[in-house]
Amino acid sequence: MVYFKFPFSENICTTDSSSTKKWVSFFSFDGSEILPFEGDIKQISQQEFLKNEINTHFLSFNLNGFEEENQNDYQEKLANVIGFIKQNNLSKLVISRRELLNYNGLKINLTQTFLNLCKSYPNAFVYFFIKEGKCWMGAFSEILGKFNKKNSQFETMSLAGTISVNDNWTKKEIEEQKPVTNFIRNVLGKFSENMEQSETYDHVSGNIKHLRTDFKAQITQENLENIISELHPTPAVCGIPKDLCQNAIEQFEKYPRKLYAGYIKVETEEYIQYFVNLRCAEFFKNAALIYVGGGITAESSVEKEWQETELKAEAILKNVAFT
Ligand SMILES: C=C(O[C@@H]1C=C(C(=O)O)C=C[C@H]1O)C(=O)O
Repeated sequence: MVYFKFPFSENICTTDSSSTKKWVSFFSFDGSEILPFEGDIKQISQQEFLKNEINTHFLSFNLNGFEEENQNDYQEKLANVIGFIKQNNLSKLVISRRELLNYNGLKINLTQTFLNLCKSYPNAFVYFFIKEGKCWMGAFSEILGKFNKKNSQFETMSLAGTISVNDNWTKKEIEEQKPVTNFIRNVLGKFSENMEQSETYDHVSGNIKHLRTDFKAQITQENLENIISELHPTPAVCGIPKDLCQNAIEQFEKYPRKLYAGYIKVETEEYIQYFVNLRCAEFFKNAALIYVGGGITAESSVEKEWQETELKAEAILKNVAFT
């Protein structure tokens, strides 16, 4: 089963298994896995959603033998990443880690956690699913693409650079967001002759903010899937050149990202939308893994990058409801 909420909406949606059409699918970061949910999208009331509490005791698998990277390990790794960035003259490389949430014998009320995320992030796409023993939940507002079926307008955004809501932007974040914007402009330019680009502005997400530039372009529907596969993974979650950066990510991270930094495709009557799967966690019977990362540049401070991942993990952690 899958539950989700669209940005700026309060309605909880699910899929109705009476149809075999697949309107909701999760794509892994490396493209090797697609998790489709069959059925038409339907709205359900909060009462109906809350009727059956779903908690982590219902899950099939325990997390065993997981060794969490501590601050020192992570910072050491990032120092090597910065060396690699300089050596290869990269504008940025996005590196992540997995933060462990041990339940210490308690259980998590997943239904309530989902509702807390919906309330904390009104502008986010929030989802929660259990399928084939896998359980993931996430809440973020980055769009890889939004296609309007009626007028063939395609929208996307360049979102990067992270600081606490009360801090001021520095050169590091401003420089870090530019390659994302340039990359998106180049890809869209191949498919559209009338593209609009907005000013760059602040995008607030709970306790942190990012730099954001919006794009709008007229495209043809036949090109939609090509555009998405050229865009994904954008330098907001990977780096450029794509292949070199994807390889470097595999070498440095040493674990598969699975659905983290992948995307979720949701098709409705009017739109086909693709949401970037960030600020997300994978839940097990005894513990959860929160996936968090950030764009590393030659100017990065390893300590600040660690703090950034702590802030991002906090976005999920403070919404977790134990029972
Ligand atoms: C990689 C993540 O977030 C992405 C990276 C950002 C950054 O490097 O500043 C900001 C927003 C997201 O596009 C994450 O949340 O794990």
